[in-house]
Amino acid sequence: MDDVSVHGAPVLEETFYILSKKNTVYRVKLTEKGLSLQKESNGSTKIEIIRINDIVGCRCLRSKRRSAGSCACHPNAIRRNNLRVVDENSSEQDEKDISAYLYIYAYVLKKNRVKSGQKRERMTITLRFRSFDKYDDNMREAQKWRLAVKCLIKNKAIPRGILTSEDSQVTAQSFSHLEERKLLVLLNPKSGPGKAREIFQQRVVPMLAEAEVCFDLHVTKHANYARDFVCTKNIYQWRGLVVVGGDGIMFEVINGLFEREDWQKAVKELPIGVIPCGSGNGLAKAISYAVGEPYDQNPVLISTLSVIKCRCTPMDLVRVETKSQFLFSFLSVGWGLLSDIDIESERLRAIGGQRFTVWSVARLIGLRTYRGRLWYLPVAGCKVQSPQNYVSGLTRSVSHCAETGNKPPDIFPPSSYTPVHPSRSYHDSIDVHYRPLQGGYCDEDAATDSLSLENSLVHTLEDSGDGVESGRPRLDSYYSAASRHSAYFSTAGSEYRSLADNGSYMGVQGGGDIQPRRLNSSVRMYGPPSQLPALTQPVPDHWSSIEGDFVLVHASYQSHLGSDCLFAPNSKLADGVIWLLVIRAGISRSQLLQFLLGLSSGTHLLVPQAEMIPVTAFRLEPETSGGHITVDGEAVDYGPIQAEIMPNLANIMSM
Ligand SMILES: Nc1ncnc2c1ncn2[C@@H]1O[C@H](COP(=O)(O)OP(=O)(O)OP(=O)(O)O)[C@@H](O)[C@H]1O
Repeated sequence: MDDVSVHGAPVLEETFYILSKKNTVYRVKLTEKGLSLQKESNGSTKIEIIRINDIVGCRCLRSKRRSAGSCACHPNAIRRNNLRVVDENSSEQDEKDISAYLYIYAYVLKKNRVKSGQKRERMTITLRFRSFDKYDDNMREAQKWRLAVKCLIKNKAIPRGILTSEDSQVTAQSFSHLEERKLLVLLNPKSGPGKAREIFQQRVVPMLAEAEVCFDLHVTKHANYARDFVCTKNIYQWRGLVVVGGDGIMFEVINGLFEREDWQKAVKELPIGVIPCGSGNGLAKAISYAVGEPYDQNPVLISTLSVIKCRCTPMDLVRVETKSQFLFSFLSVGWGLLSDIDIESERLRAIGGQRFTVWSVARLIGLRTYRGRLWYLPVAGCKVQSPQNYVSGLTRSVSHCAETGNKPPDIFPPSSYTPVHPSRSYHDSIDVHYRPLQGGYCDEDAATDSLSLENSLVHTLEDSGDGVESGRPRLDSYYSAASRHSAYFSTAGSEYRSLADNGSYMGVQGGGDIQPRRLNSSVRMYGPPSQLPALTQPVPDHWSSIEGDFVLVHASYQSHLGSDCLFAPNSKLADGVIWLLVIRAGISRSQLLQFLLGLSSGTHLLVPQAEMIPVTAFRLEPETSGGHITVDGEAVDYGPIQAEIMPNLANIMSM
């Protein structure tokens, strides 16, 4: 929500009331850009805007019939002022209530009261349609709004005639052009501290339900399961791939796509999303950093919004070649200190992201250096300049590349709308309801637990006199992730393939089970051809080189290596640059400590010995044995390695 006005002619407009507040009128307008709530009360006017981009979905519901024994004195009585709603096709409808309820779900930017900056909060707007004396007529009005909102969210044309004619019916057919294929969700139950299942079930699924995003969930059974899955299945039955886990399973998915002969079609047609549940989560953070979303307050919420909005954004990949294989990397190639920390801290996986901090201290005490040679191809046209905004008061010069000026695609081109059709509604009512997502939960059962508190925060409505108790809107528990109706909650049409209680895999569709396999050099990879000489050939003469002892050589093509590691502050998702950081031997422990501490804010680049070089390709030849070389945090063969940027090769989901 913000102060900008909603431009353009309204698609729909309507007047609503809050029954408990006499002399208060809400004029609600839906336009191409958003929902405008104009509150008029005692001569003053206040406008709130909810951007279309912040709205994830909406639903039409009807009030639920009360159980026969419900009364104020009965222990199980439904509390007064507690509206219960059900799906319009439910057999539990309250026939006495002729109102139709439109629930609009949004995640709006709000000022963060605790820390500076912003955060996203869930907001539910409930519009109650009851100006007609028949439920069907009220529901028809609500459905018109629902259709218009959903078309605007998806940037699709609103079917002609629906809004212009009072007699026109919104039918299931009216929504047919909004139907989408499902998403494929690959969930690693062993990611990070092992909470991926719970996070998905409790925090992601309710948001997907609000957006009516259908998915097929597959829970991985072993390492390389996700890789084999995307490599062998007919993935075009889905419209995108969502990884619930860390950067390791994302690495598997990306490389699985390049094991396909039809890799070009796969990477073009299937955008990839990530819900961060690992210990590093560098990509999830980098995506939100690139689009300026407030990630840290609620990483899962922001990442789920990216999946729901599914704005296809190009991202560079890097083709990496070792002695025994070539592979595709989205995050980093490393040798030395940071790779040692990454690999050796694996044993502390259970403590999540803290493992990196703990192991950094250990490696700092037992500091190692490595001998080798580094060649690189600097980015053409890059000058040594003062760094951009990321560190205030920075005095040292750092090499960096001029911004490419890549402009994100405009996904909201103007579309055609039918003229506004003010309905005859008069006695409709509105409820605007914020719920801060502490911890990110948005299941309605959780809201029920804090019902009394919530009630005091929202408008308390009086009984409207038509047999409906109005008040804080609450979805029926069936819609909740924590519902007892199902162990796993799914949106309509979604399917789950998860580990059964006995540990067996409940594969249903999509072919047989996937057996574990060991990846080795015999794995056949496809992808764009390399422009570099083979590893066995000398590098071109015009490349630069450094030879000697190193503390680390670490390359990244994302801003963040982990959610708390701003490694390359100037990096963009698709800037065509590998950001190569070199620290040579000779740096003191205190400077190295300063470097490590600065990684969370990007101030590590203030350490004089940390040299950041923007390149398009590099080759590394270690001479010292016994270290680790990592690609996206995964250990690869220790030995010569080379990497080259492949601009815009993948598509990721962003807001
Ligand atoms: N069912 C499974 N059992 C064991 N390991 C698995 C399973 N599924 C995937 N894996 C492996 O787990 C590894 C780590 O997964 P993931 O990246 O999701 O978490 P993480 O390593 O904690 O996070 P990050 O990579 O962000 O640090 C991956 O390399 C993947 O091969």
